[in-house]
Amino acid sequence: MEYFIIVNPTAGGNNGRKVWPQVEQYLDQAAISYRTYFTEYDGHAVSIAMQILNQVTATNHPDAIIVAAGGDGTLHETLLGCMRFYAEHPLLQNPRVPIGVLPIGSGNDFARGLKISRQWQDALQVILTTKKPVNIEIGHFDNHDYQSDGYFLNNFGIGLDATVVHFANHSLLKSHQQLSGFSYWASVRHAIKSLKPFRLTVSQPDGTKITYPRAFLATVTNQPYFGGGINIAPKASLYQKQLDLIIVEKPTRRQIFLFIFMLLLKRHLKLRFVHHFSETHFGLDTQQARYGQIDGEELGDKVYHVSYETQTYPFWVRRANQT
Ligand SMILES: Nc1ncnc2c1ncn2[C@@H]1O[C@H](COP(=O)(O)OP(=O)(O)OP(=O)(O)O)[C@@H](O)[C@H]1O
Repeated sequence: MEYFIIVNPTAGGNNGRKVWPQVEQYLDQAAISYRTYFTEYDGHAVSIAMQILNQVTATNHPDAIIVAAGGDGTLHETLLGCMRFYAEHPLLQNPRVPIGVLPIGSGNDFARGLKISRQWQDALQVILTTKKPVNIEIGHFDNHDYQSDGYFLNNFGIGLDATVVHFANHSLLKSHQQLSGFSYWASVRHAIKSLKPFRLTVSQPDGTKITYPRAFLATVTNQPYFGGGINIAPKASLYQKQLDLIIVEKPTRRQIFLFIFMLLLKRHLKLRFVHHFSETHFGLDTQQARYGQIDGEELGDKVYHVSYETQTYPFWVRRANQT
């Protein structure tokens, strides 16, 4: 095997910078064949992944694995680069180069969904000992307003989760390692207080439409976790074509506490102001502009007319047991 490793040194509050020399030392001592590519700016992993695939396919390299060493953002960009490359070179996609996961970011929700350890030593062992790729169902969306499409490994959220991402990203405490946890919870509080409910319509595969006039959170999720380990969709699976949609209507103060309590018991989907769908494809339309997020990256403050489904991509991981 030859590993093409995309390293985000800033992932996990600069954890990448600290961990990488240790990973490198281990790989060198074990005489593993690898190449390293450091990301230098937001979005860089997309072009790096495309560049790697160009190189690998030009040299007919059968044993190449692309490894994303970072958080969910780095992994998302890596996947995007691979998807773009194969969309531009459809004749080269059989077989596609698999993606390995070295979770050294902050949230690492995709790794949680795959039950990959967030200890780099253990995650690296999985990469080095895996023998064949596993097909993972990743989220794909079409944005009808902008005639654009995209992918998500974890979730596409509108409303509360995206507002939290927005406030957290713009907090002055974000890059402070000790205070970043505090900054996150301060953003949650700020988002709950300031977010206005919005009108949301769900279009189901059989054509049925359901409208929620006071939606507060709408998250399409591909796997159980979001927001750095919150088990929002306990039954969601990365191996099935169903996507889970969780809608929370604007809760009262009492309902917020009830929701958190039930979330801890994994029984929140039974609450009357929470709605759960599990479908292979569906659409979401909003009427008012609200923040959106994809895999923890900001989408901006927009109105959405989006449809969702899954597509398959091979990952260099071991298939986790279903919960
Ligand atoms: N050299 C760099 N300088 C600044 N930002 C970078 C650099 N390289 C990558 N980035 C950006 O860093 C952002 C965060 O990366 P990533 O999501 O991997 O880590 P994280 O936020 O710590 O983890 P998680 O998303 O799992 O919580 C990404 O949007 C990425 O584009």
